[in-house]
Amino acid sequence: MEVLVPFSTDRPKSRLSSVLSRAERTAFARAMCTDVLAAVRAAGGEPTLLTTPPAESPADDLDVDAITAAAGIATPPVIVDDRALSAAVNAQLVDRRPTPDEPVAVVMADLAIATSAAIERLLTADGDVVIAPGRGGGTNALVVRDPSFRVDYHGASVRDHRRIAAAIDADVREIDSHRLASDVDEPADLTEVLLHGDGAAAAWLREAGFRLGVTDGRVGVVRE
Ligand SMILES: Nc1nc2c(ncn2[C@@H]2O[C@H](COP(=O)(O)OP(=O)(O)OP(=O)(O)O)[C@@H](O)[C@H]2O)c(=O)[nH]1
Ligand SMILES: C[C@H](OP(=O)(O)O)C(=O)O
Repeated sequence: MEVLVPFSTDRPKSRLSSVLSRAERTAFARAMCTDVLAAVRAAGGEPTLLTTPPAESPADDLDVDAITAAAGIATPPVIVDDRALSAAVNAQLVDRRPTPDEPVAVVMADLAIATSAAIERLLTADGDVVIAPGRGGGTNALVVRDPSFRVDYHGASVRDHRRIAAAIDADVREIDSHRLASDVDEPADLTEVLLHGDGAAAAWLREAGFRLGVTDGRVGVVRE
């Protein structure tokens, strides 16, 4: 199954700017993307990177060769689209017209603890629309088997996607998965990566000096 992996080079992971510099956010975003591409391939999916145009500074670019070499996979197709996330994904859904025989999946590039087993559960679940909700209301991954379905990301997108699917009478399934629900948006999310990750993103954080720490009985991250 084709799996679109959206990746923005423009202001990567801005919500982590209180703990990571711009260059660090770029590097960490690439490490997470490496893990997602490796997990998608290992789950039998065929990733296509859906990215924004080259960044102003080459240092911020996608660097697809380095990412895929680190993931240990062949370079996937890369689609460049300067539109916002939903418009870029919807353009691909319009082009591909997904059906039960030729579904299209969308898996975000910031699912740093997604395993191949978790992605395989997503790709093999029945349903015209399969949703893996993110913590906090997002939609971390989708499988689309109905040509009329469109995405509407940001905000409580899981609720919007349920509504959009209901409006076209699509059969919706949801995947209850901690690993797919854990996208990395905010500093607190780094805890999950250090607790459960074993790929490039967790290694990058450790190399950058992040460690688990316990304050007032709660686990968080500290930087040495
Ligand atoms: N192609 C494309 N991908 C995007 C765009 N915006 C976000 N993404 C990707 O979509 C996924 C989810 O992004 P978000 O967590 O909403 O935003 P982000 O840009 O990663 O981070 P913030 O700046 O902190 O909001 C990530 O894999 C992003 O790289 C976009 O406009 N185009
Ligand atoms: C793309 C967006 O991601 P979030 O901002 O929830 O991480 C969403 O899932 O709607």
